[in-house]
Amino acid sequence: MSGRPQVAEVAKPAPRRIALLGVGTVGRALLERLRALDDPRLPLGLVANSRRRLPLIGASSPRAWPDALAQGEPHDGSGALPGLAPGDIVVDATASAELAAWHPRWLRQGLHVVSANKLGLGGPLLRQHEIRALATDGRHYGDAATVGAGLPLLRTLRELRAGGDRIGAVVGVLSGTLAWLFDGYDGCEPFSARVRAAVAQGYAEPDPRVDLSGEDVCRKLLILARTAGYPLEQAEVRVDSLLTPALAAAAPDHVDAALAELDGPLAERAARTARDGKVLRYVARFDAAGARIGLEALPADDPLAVGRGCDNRVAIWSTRYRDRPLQIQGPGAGAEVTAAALLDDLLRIVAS
Ligand SMILES: NC(=O)C1=CN([C@@H]2O[C@H](COP(=O)(O)OP(=O)(O)OC[C@H]3O[C@@H](n4cnc5c(N)ncnc54)[C@H](OP(=O)(O)O)[C@@H]3O)[C@@H](O)[C@H]2O)C=CC1
Ligand SMILES: N[C@@H](CC=O)C(=O)O
Repeated sequence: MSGRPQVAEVAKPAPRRIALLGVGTVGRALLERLRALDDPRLPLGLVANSRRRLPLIGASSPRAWPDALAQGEPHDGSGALPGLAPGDIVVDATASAELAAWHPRWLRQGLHVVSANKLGLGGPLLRQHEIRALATDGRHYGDAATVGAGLPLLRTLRELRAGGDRIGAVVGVLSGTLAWLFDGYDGCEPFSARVRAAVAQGYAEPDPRVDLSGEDVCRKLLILARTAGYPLEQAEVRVDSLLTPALAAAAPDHVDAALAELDGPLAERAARTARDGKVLRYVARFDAAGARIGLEALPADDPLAVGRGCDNRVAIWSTRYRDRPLQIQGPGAGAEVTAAALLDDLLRIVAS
């Protein structure tokens, strides 16, 4: 017998499994990142779209998943996910309202949630309160991808408040799609062609009207405002939509044709703005007096006008940034940055 003390074998906890819901622009890019990272702490347990699901036993993003998913089990698109256990992580890379309502339920089941879907925290205020209340005692809710596609906006607001700051106001360009559409737009080219290009770039929502109506920006503004200590409901935000009534009412398979409705009015507005030496930006803002969102003509050297491409740019006034705001700028849409933000949240959870 050796003189070494006898140590009882401690069973290693099973690694958390990831259930990825949504394998479109963002979900696919996340699968690529997971495969490249090949971290044994991040095995996939399930991949699903709205029609099929594929249970994967401990695999890390197999190359052949698209074919395998096409042959997978039928899936009804709901948040009832077989085979998951407390400690596993659900990644919501969809824009589904139905799944957003599952976020608090998943947390109650002891699952962690990582979301690119803004309807969890940017939907009804009550749901946001529920999620925040449930994401405690070791249960995590990753929200980095929901605003600014991972730019350090929510994190900064939390840190400012944790340090005793009161947030006075937030003003910014919060849509990557709309930033890209208005960057350099002088009215010479059909606006509808630019919208199609933004969809092809992977910046737009599954239905681009959600960007053009200001709805996507409104969800982000609500998430920012609530994180900043302003418990706003959607009805309290004044939103100026870019949609024409016909485009708003178009059936989903007629949206593409109806986009031409935008060409005349927006070309005229852009040309007038350019003649005045200004640029158009879709700006969102809130402070103690209220919240509003809409297209503004800004001087070309305005701090909110300097971003390029799909950049978001946000100015934050707080107790310590009273005279000149803290400003955060960078790409605010796109598969790569968004997937990276989801992965950052996943890594924070497995490291906790
Ligand atoms: N694109 C971007 O730059 C950014 C996007 N986001 C957010 O990421 C989310 C996804 O966006 P994106 O990847 O561009 O969208 P896509 O339309 O490219 O992909 C959506 C995916 O979700 C799936 N899906 C829809 N409903 C369900 C459901 N009920 N259950 C399971 N899967 C479902 C779709 O499956 P099917 O094909 O079967 O319909 C599809 O695979 C959105 O909430 C968006 O706001 C956030 C930051 C940036
Ligand atoms: N459609 C959104 C995607 C990121 O949230 C945008 O354009 O900003």
